Amino acid sequence: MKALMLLRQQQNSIAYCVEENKPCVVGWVNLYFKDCLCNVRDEFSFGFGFVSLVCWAVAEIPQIVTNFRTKSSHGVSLLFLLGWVVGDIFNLTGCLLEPATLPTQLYTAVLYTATTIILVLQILYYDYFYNCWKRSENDSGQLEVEEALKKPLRPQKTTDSGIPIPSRSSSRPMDFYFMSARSLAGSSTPPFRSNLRPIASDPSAMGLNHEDSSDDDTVDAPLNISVSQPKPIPQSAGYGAFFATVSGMPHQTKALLVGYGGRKLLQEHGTEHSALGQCLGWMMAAVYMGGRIPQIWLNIKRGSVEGLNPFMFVFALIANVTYVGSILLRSTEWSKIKANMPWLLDAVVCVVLDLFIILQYVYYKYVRKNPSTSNGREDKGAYWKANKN
Ligand SMILES: NC(=[NH2+])NCCC[C@H](N)C(=O)O
Repeated sequence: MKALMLLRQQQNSIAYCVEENKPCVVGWVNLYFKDCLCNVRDEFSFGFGFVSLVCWAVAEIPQIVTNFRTKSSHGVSLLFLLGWVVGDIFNLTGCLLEPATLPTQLYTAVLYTATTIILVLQILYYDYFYNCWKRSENDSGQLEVEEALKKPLRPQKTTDSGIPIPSRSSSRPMDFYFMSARSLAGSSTPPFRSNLRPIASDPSAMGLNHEDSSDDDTVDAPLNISVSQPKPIPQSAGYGAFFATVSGMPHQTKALLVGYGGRKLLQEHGTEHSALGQCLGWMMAAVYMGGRIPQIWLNIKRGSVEGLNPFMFVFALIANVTYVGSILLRSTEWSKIKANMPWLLDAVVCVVLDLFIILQYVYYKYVRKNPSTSNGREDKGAYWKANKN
């Protein structure tokens, strides 16, 4: 299928140069990209396409690194990335079917589909496996903390002690706890692994189900401490409906996804061929353009851009601009532009939306400091660690 497609593209490209009565001047482009450049405009078009390809190749790496450092994916909307995956599938299929597609367009599509899948897998890993594992480790760590806190810190009674320490039986037990759970809760130092638990200002939030506290209770007002730990629901768990919708898509689009036999048939009916590519192109554009909304909404909802790497959007912006440039430079013939319309419109709209997300980033990060982060509701330390350098 791929060989066939490359052959088709080479034929298209060569046919165009033959039409113009010009040879392909850049041999390696012809060899590796199956593209025939026969004038300076073509060369610029290819150059832009190549920059777009490189930008897409690296665009998701900053976010992958941020997720890796924070061991979390809380800054990026999974729905947005799933939109990319679905759009990429339409895009790839559309590219294969649309004869006006440039070879760099196709390579770019293959490349970003691969990087997006890596990013989605990483998010699923952190949302499910890593955090589940951390939580179970946390539970045992919590037990250790509880045990440690149960042990009185009373120093061994020595004969030369200047200050007599009363024996346990003669004193209220709470006197022996140099640092009670309550004082820990009041401490500005985050408790051990506290970032993995719901934060509240009372001891129960730290998972300290301690008899030492009940010792306090014998003296002070009783504290009915509930230590049931609400397990945070992974971000991705909320997307079941989305998965359900997406999983229904192949049934609706099956007729559009043609194999070799279908292609042959389509090639005999040129307009039908293009119509299928166009149809997929428009579906792709709708999914890509709509995909930015969950990310924009997530930023607004959180009032923060923590965990989001802006470079992903900076690279996407450059990639989309150069992508448009590569198409427009190749040909301003209306038939070519019309054929590439879904890709062009999508790229232009995504540039606008990415610009908006970058502005959101600047606003939340530098203009309006997030109050929820200053009171420690978000894992600020980890985020800073992720963004230092
Ligand atoms: N997985 C990807 N990076 N896909 C590329 C998406 C391209 C599309 N124009 C957008 O910016 O949304």
